[in-house]
Amino acid sequence: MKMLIVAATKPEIAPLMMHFNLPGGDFTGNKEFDILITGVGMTATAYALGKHLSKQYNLVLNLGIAGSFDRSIALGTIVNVYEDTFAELGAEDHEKFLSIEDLGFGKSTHSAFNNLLSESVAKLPKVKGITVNRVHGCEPSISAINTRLSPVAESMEGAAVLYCCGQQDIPCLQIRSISNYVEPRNRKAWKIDLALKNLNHWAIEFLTNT
Ligand SMILES: O=C(O)c1cccc(C(=O)CC[C@H]2O[C@@H](n3cnc4c(=O)[nH]cnc43)[C@H](O)[C@@H]2O)c1
Repeated sequence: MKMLIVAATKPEIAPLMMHFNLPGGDFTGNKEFDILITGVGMTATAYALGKHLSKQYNLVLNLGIAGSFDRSIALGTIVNVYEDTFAELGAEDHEKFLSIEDLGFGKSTHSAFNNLLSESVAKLPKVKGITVNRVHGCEPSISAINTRLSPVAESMEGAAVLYCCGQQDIPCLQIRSISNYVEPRNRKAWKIDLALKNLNHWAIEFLTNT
């Protein structure tokens, strides 16, 4: 049995790949784990997982950076996103938003599930996430999503990974490093280097001891 590590972009896990001396390419790995680089967004993620996800994996580990709605979480903090919602999936009904639950078409929130007894996972803050096609970057939409879902983390892939794993009944975990706050767009304030350093440090430790 093997682990599948899923990341949207290569830079997000490049230090990990270097540490374990892995060859390049979007689907690579060693005896213990494979690595899948999906591309950014839910569609690219679902497509890549559709090609590569199988029962040979006993755990899928989604790694990446994320935005935080919660300013009490310091940039660079690693979080365990235990539940993730496709935030835009639904319909507008004038000023109201109807989720796919409201429309009767299924569910928009998906959970990570696993039976890992890992200290490096247990020590991480557990947070709720949302997954979006359009990164929030203006006050009215941030305020509306806060009122509707009170999310903590935001990514562009997380719920797609949890959904695919749920469909195949494969244990999964979404671990993200906070690179920025969700706020009116302010790219200069993003701490991507810090977030990547901490994420890869955590992941190398986890993979070495699991
Ligand atoms: O320049 C931008 O506006 C920009 C927007 C989103 C992501 C990026 C990236 O460089 C990394 C891609 C990766 O990052 C995740 N991410 C990071 N912060 C956020 C966020 O605040 N909201 C949603 N996604 C975020 C995302 O999962 C992407 O795959 C640059």
